[in-house]
Amino acid sequence: MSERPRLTVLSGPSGVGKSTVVAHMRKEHPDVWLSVSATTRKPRPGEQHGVHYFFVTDEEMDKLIANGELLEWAEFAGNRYGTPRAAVLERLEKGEPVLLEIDLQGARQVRASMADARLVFLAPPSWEELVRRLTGRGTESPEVIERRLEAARTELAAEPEFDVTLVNTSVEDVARELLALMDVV
Ligand SMILES: Nc1nc2c(ncn2[C@@H]2O[C@H](COP(=O)(O)OP(=O)(O)O)[C@@H](O)[C@H]2O)c(=O)[nH]1
Ligand SMILES: Nc1ncnc2c1ncn2[C@@H]1O[C@H](COP(=O)(O)OP(=O)(O)O)[C@@H](O)[C@H]1O
Repeated sequence: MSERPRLTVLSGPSGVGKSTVVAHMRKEHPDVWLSVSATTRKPRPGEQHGVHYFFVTDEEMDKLIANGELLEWAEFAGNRYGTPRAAVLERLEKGEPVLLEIDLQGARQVRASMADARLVFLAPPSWEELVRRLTGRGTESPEVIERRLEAARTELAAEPEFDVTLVNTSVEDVARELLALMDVV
């Protein structure tokens, strides 16, 4: 166990498997706390307000930003996403590990404001497999998939900025490695 739990940031291109890995981790360790982001994106079928995201209007997002309530925020593929600051700081003050699942721009902001944060990059086994996963998920239109793949090229190129890279070949292996990085096991 390290002296002070660090903030862990998990980033990686859309469709690489971030949500799947986090869900697997939390099934085994329900105590692992994941920050719930605010987003202007519309919910996908099955997504619940306050569980997967806080789904907010553009006006509500404007207010969160103006009031300094977000630790970081970014526009990704036409929607805005941000991490509520208070909940994260509360957990860290209590000495509990904190996990953020955010995009590259958000990861860079966290790096700038919290020097001891650990940045983890989740990489696909190959470009073809990333396309397959993003398309296979079936939650986005072809236009949105195209936009996300465009963002993915930029994100993949930024991998060297991260402290650790995990390749998502096996969800179980990546979840175990992430838990170990967070000192949970
Ligand atoms: N900067 C930032 N990015 C976020 C936040 N929440 C989610 N994201 C990222 O926004 C991107 C799109 O998320 P989403 O629409 O849920 O699609 P998915 O990750 O492909 O399932 C992903 O890269 C997320 O990691 C946040 O609070 N801040
Ligand atoms: N290791 C893996 N092997 C095969 N398919 C995977 C793996 N990890 C995730 N997937 C699949 O890839 C798709 C995208 O995963 P998801 O967790 O939604 O990605 P992200 O949250 O990074 O956008 C989903 O259909 C998921 O079931």
